[in-house]
Amino acid sequence: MSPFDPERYRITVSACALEKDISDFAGGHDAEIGDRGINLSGGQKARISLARACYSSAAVVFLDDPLAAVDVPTAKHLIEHVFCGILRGRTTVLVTHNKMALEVCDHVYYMDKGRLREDVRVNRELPTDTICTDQVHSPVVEHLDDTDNNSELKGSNVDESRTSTPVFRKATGRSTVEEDRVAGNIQASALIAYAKASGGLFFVSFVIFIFLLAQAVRVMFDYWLRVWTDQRYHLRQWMYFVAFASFAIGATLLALSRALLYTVSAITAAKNMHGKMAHRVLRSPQLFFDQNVTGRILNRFSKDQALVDEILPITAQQFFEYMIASLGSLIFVGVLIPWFLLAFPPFLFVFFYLQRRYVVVSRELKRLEAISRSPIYAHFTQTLQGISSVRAYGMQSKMHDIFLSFIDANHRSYILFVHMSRWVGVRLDFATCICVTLASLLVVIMRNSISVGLAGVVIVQSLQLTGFIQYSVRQAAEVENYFTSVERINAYSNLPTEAKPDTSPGIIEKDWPSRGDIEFVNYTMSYRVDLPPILNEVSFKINAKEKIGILGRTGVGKSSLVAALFRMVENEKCTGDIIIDSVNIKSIGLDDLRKRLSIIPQDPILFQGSLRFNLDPFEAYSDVEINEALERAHLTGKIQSLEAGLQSAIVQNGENFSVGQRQLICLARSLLRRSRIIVMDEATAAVDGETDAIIQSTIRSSFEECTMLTIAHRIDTVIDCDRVLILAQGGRIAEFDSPHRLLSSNPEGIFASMVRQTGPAVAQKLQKAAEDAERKRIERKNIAE
Ligand SMILES: Nc1ncnc2c1ncn2[C@@H]1O[C@H](COP(=O)(O)OP(=O)(O)OP(=O)(O)O)[C@@H](O)[C@H]1O
Repeated sequence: MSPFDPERYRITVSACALEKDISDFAGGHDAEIGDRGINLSGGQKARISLARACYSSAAVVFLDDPLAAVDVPTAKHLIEHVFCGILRGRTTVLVTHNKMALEVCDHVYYMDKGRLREDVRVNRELPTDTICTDQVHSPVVEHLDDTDNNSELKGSNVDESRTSTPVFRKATGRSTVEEDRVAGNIQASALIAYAKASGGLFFVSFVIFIFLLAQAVRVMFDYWLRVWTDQRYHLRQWMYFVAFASFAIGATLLALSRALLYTVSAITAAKNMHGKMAHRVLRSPQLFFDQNVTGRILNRFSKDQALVDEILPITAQQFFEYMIASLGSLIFVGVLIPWFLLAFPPFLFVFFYLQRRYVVVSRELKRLEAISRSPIYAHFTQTLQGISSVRAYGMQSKMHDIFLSFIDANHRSYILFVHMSRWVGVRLDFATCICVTLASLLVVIMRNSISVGLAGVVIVQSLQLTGFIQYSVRQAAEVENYFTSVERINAYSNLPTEAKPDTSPGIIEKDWPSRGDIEFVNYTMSYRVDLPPILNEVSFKINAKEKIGILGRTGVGKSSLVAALFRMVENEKCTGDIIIDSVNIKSIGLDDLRKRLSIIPQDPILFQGSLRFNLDPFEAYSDVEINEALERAHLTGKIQSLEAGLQSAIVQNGENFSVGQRQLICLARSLLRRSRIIVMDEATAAVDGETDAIIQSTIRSSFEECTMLTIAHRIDTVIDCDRVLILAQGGRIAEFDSPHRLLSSNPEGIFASMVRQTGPAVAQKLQKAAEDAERKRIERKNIAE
């Protein structure tokens, strides 16, 4: 791999219009972008991927629609500085729906039903509304910052303050936090939580009692055999037999009950702990996922949970059994040869001393081992998710090396843990040997004063007892080690949650929101309390049934506005109110709020399962209704081509469908739900312009009675909206009016300039469309009045 080249990096960042974004990130160039770029906007993700391709020295570059997620001015910047600039001289294959980009291509191929139509020059054969004109090499786009001027490829002067070699700041801009780690003794709270999860303190005490009782009966069984053999109580034979049989049956039944109760309590504990952890994690606020990578969460749900499911109960059971067996053995020996017990306290002391020395270190090593396991899971998951990029950039060996370094880090604590086990094992064995040797010596010394039988019992018991005690001491230490997993699960079971899911009675009607008007009142939002606000004292009102287009430069906060509507981010720096149908959404339970709004997100999410399950997970609609929704989302052709139709399998993340198709499936899902408020976050960004136009008209008619918020980068997607809201840098609303009024009364405004930048032909079409839409709106209003 070639070494880092600061100059090449600077040029790439500038060409991909990332300087402004990076300067806004808390850690600048060192900012953590989070798991799968969770802290980035869609456009930022797209441009960072593009920058990666540009920075690489590959002679051939394949780009899969990098312009879909960016606004018009940014797209123009990328075309000018990336395709006509930094990538000039390299073979570039660009897949795009953006016709502006085609102007700068040497060859244009049109894909139709899986076939490549031969080179079609843009102006001749492509559908008519192409906007690739003389604008591609137009002067600087005014809404981009001054980075537009600094294309080194044009040889222009470079603004030093902006484009100097990036300074990498260490330890700043971290969005993830260190994994929580406790030190010292196992927390009492974890012990109590485990006991409670096992069925409650009373149940646990009862199980322990059964353990003791089973052992007592077992001891009595052994004792009675001896009594019977000696005929100690001068009873009749059948009485000895009945008592013996009772002890045998009692011991068997109690052993069975003990096993059953223990298994039930262990399974209940594992199930309850998992359930509580899953519940808390699922209800955790967005911040938790920003601060914790998926691998870390997976680690608790897999390895820690597996230890609590299987290893801990088995180890604890062995500990209980051996401890109680030691106790029983001690009592047995105490009754037979009381003086033998005198030899034990020093050995017990040695055993426990060694155990305490061992456990202090082994417990911490176990905690370290658990924490160092998380990066392995995280790296593995991320590598699999980005496997195509890893392969495309030939990063397999680098990723493999990183993986091995995480394994090494994990094994450092693991190997020490194994060494510690050997350390304590050798010493315990040694102590046991001394104990047995001393007992045997004692027997030899006292050979004239004790019977042969008793001598045998002393040797056998000393062997057995020391074995039991040694094993129970070791298992006690292991139980404590494994309890670190209980501690970790318990920590996740007590995570802070989002606001409550249900609404108090009487706050909203059953059909809320029945009108669909929305009002933001001085609303300010920050993703974290240590970050600057993304939305700044935003106030605006949307009337019921209005169709609102939301525009703004990539990364300006459009999706954040939607996140606010769904109460996805809430902290002390989120202030102000959002009112829907006269109800402040703060007073509504989150489940109620989110269930009643619909969103077609920027990253269309599909789940593994059938297509039908993805459209109708609660099986609330008939096949006819589903097919109708699919038809309106223009998916019928695709579904008909699938052998299994609605039952066709969708693989993880919906990867067997294109991004555009996934967006359309999400659209069909919303069409089925018929919510009063619908949000479309660049919902059709990945489909071609013609399909988008058809879908938009379908949406307009299907959602006529709904309030719709449409975030889009294509102006033609929102040109017939009732009003467009322009978000500007700093989280402010720059413009908010009907497209026609914005174009006619504010020709120097941002919206008008965005329209202008699409080129004269398209701008004219857009102006006409805005005018037509305005006229129809007035006509509709007049008819209504
Ligand atoms: N979870 C997060 N934590 C911290 N910052 C975030 C988080 N999500 C987004 N941001 C930041 O908030 C800003 C606004 O992001 P948002 O997704 O709202 O932008 P957008 O206008 O929708 O952009 P795009 O058009 O590219 O999708 C961006 O600078 C982004 O880096």
